[in-house]
Amino acid sequence: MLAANNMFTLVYIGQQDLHVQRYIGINTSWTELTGSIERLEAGDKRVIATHQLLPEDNINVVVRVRPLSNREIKSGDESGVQFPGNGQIHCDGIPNSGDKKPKLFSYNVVFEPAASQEDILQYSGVKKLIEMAVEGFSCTAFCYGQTGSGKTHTLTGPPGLFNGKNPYSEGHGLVFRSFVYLFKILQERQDCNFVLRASFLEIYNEKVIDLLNPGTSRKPLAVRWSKKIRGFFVENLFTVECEELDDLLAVLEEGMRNRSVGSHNMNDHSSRSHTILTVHITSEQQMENGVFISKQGKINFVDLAGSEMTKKTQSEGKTLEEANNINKSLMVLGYCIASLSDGKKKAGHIPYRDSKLTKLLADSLAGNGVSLMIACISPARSNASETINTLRYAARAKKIRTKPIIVMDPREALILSLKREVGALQTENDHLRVALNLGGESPIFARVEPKAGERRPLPTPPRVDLDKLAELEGPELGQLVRDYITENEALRRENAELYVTREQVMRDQEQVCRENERLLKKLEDVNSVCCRSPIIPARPNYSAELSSSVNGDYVPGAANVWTNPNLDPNQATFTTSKDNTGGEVTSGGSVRGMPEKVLKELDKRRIGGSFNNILEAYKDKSHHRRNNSWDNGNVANSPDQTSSPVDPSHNRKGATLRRTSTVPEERSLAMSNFDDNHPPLKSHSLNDDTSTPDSVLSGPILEGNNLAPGTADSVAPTAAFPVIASRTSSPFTSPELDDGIETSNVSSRGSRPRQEIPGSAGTKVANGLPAHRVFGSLVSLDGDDPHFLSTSLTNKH
Ligand SMILES: Nc1ncnc2c1ncn2[C@@H]1O[C@H](COP(=O)(O)OP(=O)(O)OP(=O)(O)O)[C@@H](O)[C@H]1O
Repeated sequence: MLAANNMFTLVYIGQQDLHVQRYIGINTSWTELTGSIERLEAGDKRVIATHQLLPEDNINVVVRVRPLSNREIKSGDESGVQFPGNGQIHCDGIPNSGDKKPKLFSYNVVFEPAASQEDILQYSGVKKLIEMAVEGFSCTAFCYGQTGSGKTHTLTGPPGLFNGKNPYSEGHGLVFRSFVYLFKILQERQDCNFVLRASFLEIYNEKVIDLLNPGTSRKPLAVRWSKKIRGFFVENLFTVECEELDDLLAVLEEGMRNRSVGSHNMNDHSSRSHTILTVHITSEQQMENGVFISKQGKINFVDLAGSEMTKKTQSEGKTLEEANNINKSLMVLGYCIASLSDGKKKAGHIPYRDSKLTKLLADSLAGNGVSLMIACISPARSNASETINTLRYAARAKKIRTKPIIVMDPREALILSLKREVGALQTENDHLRVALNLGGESPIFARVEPKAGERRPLPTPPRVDLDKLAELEGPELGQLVRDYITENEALRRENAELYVTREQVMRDQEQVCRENERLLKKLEDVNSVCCRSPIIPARPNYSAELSSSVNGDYVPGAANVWTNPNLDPNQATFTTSKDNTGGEVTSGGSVRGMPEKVLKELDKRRIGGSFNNILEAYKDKSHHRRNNSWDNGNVANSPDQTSSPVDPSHNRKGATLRRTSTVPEERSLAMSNFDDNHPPLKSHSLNDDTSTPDSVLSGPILEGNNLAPGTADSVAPTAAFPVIASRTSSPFTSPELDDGIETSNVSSRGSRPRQEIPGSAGTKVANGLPAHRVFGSLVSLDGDDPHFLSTSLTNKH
């Protein structure tokens, strides 16, 4: 048989003993988790309670139905409630009224009249509440119901219990049993230090009376709003520190002795006030990082005075005044519950301030607390109206959701959260610094990131021995908090600055990328012309590039010396030409007046050097033809020359290098890299039958160092340009070579794809330097080249 301890524990009750099993039912449906609690009594099994598991985050509502009282039995009253099971209760209609329709309600647990005081402790969920209070939550268990329905009996036991000699009577209610359970838990928790303090008050005729220190005049205490805790509190309420269970029990006993009790027609020992017994549980635990954390949980036991039909109770005078105040405050509580349970009204005004009771229960009802409502009802038909009202009240309360939080010392919580935040900010800032430093030698990055010595020092709070944190006085603790706040603010500022810097760097990069795109497009246009033209510049005009790149203007008329592209590279003659600036350009040599490094770079990027020549060829083909000197006239006369520049039927394996390198070392370097990864490319030969100008032109353009100045590919790759591997077909590569060539995007912002030799990025080529193949070029990424490239780009802008 199945029983429940709230939502967390299922209990299988055998004939004699209980076997408790933890509920971990993620895969178990709710319907499976309903059942009944039965007990063997006098040879018969009796159902004590039925239950169903409801969502955890709502107020947990259980119903306790007391047995018919002697008075009711004597008057011939009968039970008007039935228990269909699964936490349901069926209530007959109200006799002698228009509402005779029976009602069915569902709750977490319904305790039938046979349930004992211990059953309420075990299965109502109060144990979980106590555990949560120990963990630092604000918890509340409150009993609600009409007068004489058994609220006080459920919470504290039958009248006169505390006058008896047996302190451990069977009749003890939930409070007593909860205290015993609480001390059991505390004894098991060796990792924490606990301090318990208890207070006990009553709200009698809208006045708060301290039940532990009522004084002879029973002077009422003020209920005030605290900004600090953002809640109401009772000013000057007496709290007693309780080191032992007996201290807590003494508080209970003392409060019960002092509370207002009256007598009326329905209850000889009727509570004439609402009482709130609170146990504050302060725990102190050492965390992993050495910091001591103190949490302040509490558990309230609220015994509400019963709603009364004064006609029935025949209250008069003082009792009538009490009844009116009780009903009034219960009505406000009812409004609050109704508003809180209504999703639409919840965001609106909740009338907590309309009664002292709701002010003090505000947190338990809808704040950050965890609550358990025990609705007490009488089974008598004569009480059907009140019973249905109570059940409706409870059904509404069931819909209320709270947001439980652990209450911590605000200063310690602040220190802890600031420490966490400082750590997170420091990590983030370090990360940003590292990210920005990646381009440390680039002028862009150099501009945004101050050098190590220039970094602003951050104010650091003094080191504190965490073990002694608890011993710190208020002002010292305050100072520590201020120090952390200052550091935190400084880190935030630095963080914001770094973000601004990063944004700036990203903008710059974007600009560079856009410019690269533009130049690349231009290069593509030129190359497409070049593909259709038999005119291949054998020797680049560096000065044209130079003048173009320096002044941004193209200077036409430069002397172009052309050679047969099919010429064996070994036979390629070194030619000398005059550049636009009059500098003499010799293959492998230098232009007078140009720095060696620049020339070396230009030499590598021959297509860039020939850029303007090709452009010129595009503009005026005949002009170029006039300036070309072909070694092989047959080639020039090839019929294919004027037809389609790309022959799809051309055997590309046979189609070798489209342009010859005039720098043997470079060529061999390029080839050596290809040889590692691809089928060897055949050297072109003038005697090769398949070699026509067109066939040469339709071959891969990979060998010609076709790097345009200022293209995206000429920028040294940095971590700021994530390389995303992709296989993009390029007009500059033959299919065979595509197989072995990885195409990478230069940046995630949609820049041109860059072709790389497999393994070139981050790997070493023969000369030990990492290499990137860029549009058929090998760009050595040694220490100087990237800087030269990026600098020239930056200077352009
Ligand atoms: N479950 C129960 N088993 C046996 N007796 C009960 C039970 N519940 C209540 N009683 C008895 O019924 C009587 C009324 O109970 P109690 O005083 O607790 O009601 P109450 O709801 O607190 O009323 P009031 O609101 O007037 O204070 C008491 O004598 C109590 O012992």
